[in-house]
Amino acid sequence: MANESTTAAAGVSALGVRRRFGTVEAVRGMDFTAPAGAVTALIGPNGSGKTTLLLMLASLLAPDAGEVRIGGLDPVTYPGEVRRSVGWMPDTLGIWDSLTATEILVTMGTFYGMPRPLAQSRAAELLHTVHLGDLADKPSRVFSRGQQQRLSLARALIHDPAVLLLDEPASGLDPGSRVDLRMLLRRLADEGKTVVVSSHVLSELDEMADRAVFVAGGETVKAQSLADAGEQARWYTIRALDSDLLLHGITSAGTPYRMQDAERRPALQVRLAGEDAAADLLRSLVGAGVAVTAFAPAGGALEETYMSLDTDRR
Ligand SMILES: Nc1ncnc2c1ncn2[C@@H]1O[C@H](COP(=O)(O)OP(=O)(O)OP(=O)(O)O)[C@@H](O)[C@H]1O
Repeated sequence: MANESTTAAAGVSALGVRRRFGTVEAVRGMDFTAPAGAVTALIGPNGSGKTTLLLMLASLLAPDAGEVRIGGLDPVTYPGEVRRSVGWMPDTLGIWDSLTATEILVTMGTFYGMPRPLAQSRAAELLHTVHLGDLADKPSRVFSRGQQQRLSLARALIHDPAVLLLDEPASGLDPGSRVDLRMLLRRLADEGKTVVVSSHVLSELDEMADRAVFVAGGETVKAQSLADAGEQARWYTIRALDSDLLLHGITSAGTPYRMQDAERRPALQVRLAGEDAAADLLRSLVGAGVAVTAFAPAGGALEETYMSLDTDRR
């Protein structure tokens, strides 16, 4: 991950942004930073203001108050430059369902000022990247939901933007396509691009993101690096061939525990301060002759943070 202080100007930021729709204050004083060279996850419950924030970062929606900077530029003062530097992937493909995949990408490329031959070669390259080469000449209305998502991703990338904003990019994707998406976003971040991803699938973000910003009720509630999230205290699930022996081993180690609810196979959960504590406990259980069959964090690091924030659903 790139150094945040040197890359902040190249990334995106929002300071104290607000946006109201009638009586609903969708975003109320949000602060958000996504440095270049990293994947930043935007996490929050339904209705917490993620899409509204992303639309403001994409300069498709003006904030009522506060400031947005894209690569150091104010979208209000430099709308053209900012639009050209941002790739936006909404959660639905939306428009142009009678055009073919290639036509959509080439049209979009020319909107961004790309010469047609360049847009055509870039379109072919991107359709190959998102595994839609075989459907290049089919109208997008025949595409499945997952295929539309992949086309939407290609569309966001057509002009090789420095900043990529993706709203729920993995929804509708099959497991193989999710892995492809993760690897692609990782590569783009490693090339120095700013990548912001909103998603509810926290396990996926655990694998893909360098840092996470948690929002609730239109406000930022926490920002955390994945390294810090991995270090925090969390629940581990433990199983053994002999559950009584496991319970004895846990109580003799003095570790607080809980029984996992109504499971097909009995398991204990223990709360441990970090990976060192986990390694110590596993060593002591095995040393005491407990035949441990499973020993792993009960949930992902981001899920642990999310649940601890006790955010409201609206
Ligand atoms: N165009 C609009 N008109 C009226 N209310 C809106 C509009 N857009 C968003 N809202 C409201 O603003 C709040 C935030 O919506 P937003 O779509 O930003 O949330 P979100 O975090 O992206 O939610 P989800 O996880 O469900 O996609 C919600 O209460 C929503 O109903």
